This record gives sequence, C-alpha cells and structure tokens, in this order.
Amino acid sequence: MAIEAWYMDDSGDDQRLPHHNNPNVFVPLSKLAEIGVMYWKLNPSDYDNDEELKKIRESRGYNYMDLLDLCPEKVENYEEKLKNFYTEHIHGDEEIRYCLEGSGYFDVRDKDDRWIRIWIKEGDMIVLPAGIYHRFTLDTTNYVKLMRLFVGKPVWTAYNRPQEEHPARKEYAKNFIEKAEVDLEAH
Ligand SMILES: CSCCC(=O)C(=O)O
Ligand SMILES: [Fe+2]
Repeated sequence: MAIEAWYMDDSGDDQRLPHHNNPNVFVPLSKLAEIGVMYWKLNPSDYDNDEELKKIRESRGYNYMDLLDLCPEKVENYEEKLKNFYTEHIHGDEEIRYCLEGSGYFDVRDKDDRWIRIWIKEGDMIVLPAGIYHRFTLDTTNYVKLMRLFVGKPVWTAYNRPQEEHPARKEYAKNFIEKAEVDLEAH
C-alpha cells in the first residue's frame, strides 16, 4: 500500500496520536507532489544491496548517508531532540528520510497553511523540499529507525518559523505557493 497522509484535526491531544478528522480526510500522493514532497516505496530488508535505492541516490546525488535510531538509549538528549523535531521549521536543503524500522509522522504545511500528516513506516522514503515548513513526531509505537541522506556534507540546521525572508523559504514560496495561486487565477 502507498503511504498514508491526511489533514490533521486541530485538537490539542497527544502529538503521537493520529489526529484524524471525523471523517478522516486523506491526502493523495498527487497532492503531496504539488507541494514538492517526493515518495518512494523500497525494500528495507537488505538496504546495503538495494539497487533501487542505489539508483535514487545516484540520480539525486545523495552521497552522504547515516542512520538515526530514535530511542533514549541511543540518542543523546533524546527528549530535547524530540521536542526540537516537533517545533515547526525549515531547512536550507532537502530533508531526505528513509524508514527502515518502526514508524512516525512527518507533518508538512500545504499551500493554505494547513497541516498534512504523513505516516511513514518500514520501506517509506520521503523527500521534503528545502523551505517547506514541517515537523516530526514518533507515533504511539514510540520507535523509528531512519536513514538520513544528503547531497555532500550534511547540514541539519533547523530554522524555526517564521522564516519568510530565508532564501530557501522564498524559493519554496515562489515555486510551490505563488505558482499554485497563478495557476488558480488562470483557470
Ligand atoms: C527524525 S528526522 C525528522 C526531524 C526533522 O525534521 C529534522 O531532523 O530536521
Ligand atoms: Fe526538519
């Protein structure tokens, strides 16, 4: 099955709960593509020898790779990191994450500034474009193992919202938000 994504409700409940609307409003992959989010389904069992992953990495220049095992025993300042992950932010580069084990939620803002919750599980690889407002949380299973990819020397710096003057934000807005408005007016 393809990845699941939906519009979040605005309840103040635990961030690790699904936050479905009633009824749930799913968001198709085509809608994610419109805001610049890319997705692949891969086989995580032997990721070191996966030709498909190799091809994606080669074609997109993802030469850097490391693994992030999100559990208190393996991550320094675990609680603080989780808190920062769930603080709305952007980056100057793409955020590329491949889920090898467990699951979690990437929340991204759509063109109208509404939260879309993307549920990533084993085998899901997603790319968030530079400049998109987003955040991350574990789900109620409380565990995820992610592969992080990058072009060149990695920069993980997060710029918390608001960042309307950040070059990556301006570029994102030009390509994905203003363009959508122009398309809408033309029709
Ligand atoms: C746990 S990876 C996702 C969190 C995030 O947005 C980030 O690392 O910048
Ligand atoms: Fe991020």
